[in-house]
Amino acid sequence: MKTFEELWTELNEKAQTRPEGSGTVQALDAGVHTIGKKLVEEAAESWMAAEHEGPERAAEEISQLLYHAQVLMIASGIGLDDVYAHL
Ligand SMILES: N=c1c2ncn([C@@H]3O[C@H](COP(=O)(O)OP(=O)(O)OP(=O)(O)O)[C@@H](O)[C@H]3O)c2ncn1[C@@H]1O[C@H](COP(=O)(O)O)[C@@H](O)[C@H]1O
Repeated sequence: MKTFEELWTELNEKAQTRPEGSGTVQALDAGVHTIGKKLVEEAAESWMAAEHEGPERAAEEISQLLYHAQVLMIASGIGLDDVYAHL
């Protein structure tokens, strides 16, 4: 198990060190358009899971939504504080 902030630290490290086999590096190389499409897909899957599949499946989809949101932030040069400033 990891927290939102721990995942953020891990993904930024991956973006810096670019280890072989990292899906995050692959997504960053694909670019904002591709990452954005994935984010929307995960948002839809989160919605469907919450409405039809129960809280456990919804939590799983929402974790993927948060992952792709973080990847989009990194690809766009947005930091946590930039987002937190709007909460
Ligand atoms: N938490 C996640 C995470 N959540 C979602 N995903 C990606 O999102 C995809 C979810 O896709 P779906 O379930 O919708 O299935 P899919 O559409 O068949 O998947 P794809 O064909 O699109 O890959 C997964 O295949 C992963 O590519 C994640 N990829 C990585 N992480 C974590 O990020 C960290 C870094 O990962 P790497 O960069 O791969 O080392 C690790 O701690 C991972 O656990």
